[in-house]
Amino acid sequence: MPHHHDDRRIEDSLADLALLDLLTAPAPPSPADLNSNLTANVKLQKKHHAYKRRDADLDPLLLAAAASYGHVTRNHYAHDFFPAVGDPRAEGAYDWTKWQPEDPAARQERKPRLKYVSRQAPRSQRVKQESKENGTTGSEPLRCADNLPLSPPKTSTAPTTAPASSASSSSHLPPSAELEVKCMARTRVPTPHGPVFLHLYHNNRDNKEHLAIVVDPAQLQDDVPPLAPPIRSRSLDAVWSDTETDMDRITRGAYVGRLSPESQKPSRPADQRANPPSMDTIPSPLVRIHSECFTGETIGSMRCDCGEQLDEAIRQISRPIAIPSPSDPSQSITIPGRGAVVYLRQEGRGIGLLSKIRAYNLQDLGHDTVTANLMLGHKADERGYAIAGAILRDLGLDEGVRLLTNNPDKMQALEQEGIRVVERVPMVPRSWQRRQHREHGAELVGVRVHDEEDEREKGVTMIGTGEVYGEDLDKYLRTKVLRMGHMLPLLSDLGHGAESN
Ligand SMILES: Nc1nc2c(ncn2[C@@H]2O[C@H](COP(=O)(O)OP(=O)(O)OP(=O)(O)O)[C@@H](O)[C@H]2O)c(=O)[nH]1
Repeated sequence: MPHHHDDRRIEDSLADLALLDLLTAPAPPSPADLNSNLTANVKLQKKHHAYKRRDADLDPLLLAAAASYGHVTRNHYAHDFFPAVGDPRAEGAYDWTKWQPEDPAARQERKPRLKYVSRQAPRSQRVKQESKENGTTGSEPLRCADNLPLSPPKTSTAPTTAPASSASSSSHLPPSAELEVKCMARTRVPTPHGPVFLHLYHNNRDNKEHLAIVVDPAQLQDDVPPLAPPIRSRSLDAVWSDTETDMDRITRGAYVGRLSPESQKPSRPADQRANPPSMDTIPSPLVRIHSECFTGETIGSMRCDCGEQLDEAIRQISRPIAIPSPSDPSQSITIPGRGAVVYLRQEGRGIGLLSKIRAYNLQDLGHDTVTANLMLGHKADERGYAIAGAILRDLGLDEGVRLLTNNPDKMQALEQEGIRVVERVPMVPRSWQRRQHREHGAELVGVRVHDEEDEREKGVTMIGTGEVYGEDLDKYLRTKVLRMGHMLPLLSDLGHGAESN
């Protein structure tokens, strides 16, 4: 190669370096720089002011593209890729932490159908989630026309809206989109544990029908004055319109006492203010915030204990309460149980039934509930409790509740919503209680050992069994404790060997 040609290449690369220097320098090139230092090549560009300063020395998009193989486009940027659904031979195909690179020779032999999947949720879900967080509703909210206006102006006696300080998603809402809940109807439902009042709520945040199962049978005893204030919905008892008739009120459940052809007494908003304050000796109402689980509650799935928990919650809330007699404190009397289950329509910890079913299949490949959610592009738990807080306020249950849960997130979320949690009551799976009792002859602290005979008599879950159990369930429960921080002592920690998987 001729000598003069080599000189030319060196000159070219120096010019390139100078140009690169200028483009990545902290300040844009000055005309003086351009005139004094640059070759004709750069001077030409100066004429057009064609180059802009780059803010980052290393462009993450380019790096992501360079570091990958296979196709990575701008649309793939920000995805957190991991191998590899559809690559059955990859070790730990569904769990990137266990993934081992495959021998390149073996890779040559076959064509994997899909090399990478992203942890990022599909766009439709992200848009929905963002709009939820920003207070703009992805799905059409209930409008006033569909949902009779909350007629009483917002006063301290009708606290159906979130307080200004409420946390999480509601704090992002503009004032006009303040969270509101409204009890649309209530009715008495007899259950194996006693009568409950089922309340159906609408809200302006999502278009789901969240429920409250209120246990307060004292309200049915017209003749006995209650010792504690009845648990009633303020939005239900409010007068909804000037033209509302007594029959309208009765039909939507705004009545007192027990309905019968002979007894129909519509409630009045003022009825609540006449209520006696609760006696000091009466424990705060027992409350559970429960998330919908079709599989556990309706078809008796033993992959989780949701059906059993719902039943156990209603059972515990319905148990009569012993208190010192007001006339003779050395004697005790019993009053009917009081409390509520707020039943939130957040199936599968908020990911929905379709994703939960898909997650179950990933779990059958060996992943736990948390990893399975992440692999599908979801968070481990996508639930929110702002609506639960608003429902509890509407029921007058914000001044002190005993909360039935092992989930620290629920405790924290409710307190952020302004609900005073005076005590946490643990939810110990019935099969664990029984095994612990049989093997150690002792009750877990604070937990009554489940009485099988008693439950069988009542029928409990829809499949007529007293408890759920099995390998799937133990794995599910262990994951809650070990990965989600649930406050539940593992049986293995208590000296039981069977759960050490
Ligand atoms: N994504 C996912 N959700 C599940 C799975 N198993 C149960 N769930 C859902 O988990 C939720 C159960 O939540 P809760 O009953 O409120 O109980 P928790 O948050 O576990 O906490 P506790 O109050 O201690 O019972 C329901 O929505 C179920 O559908 C699973 O394997 N994957």
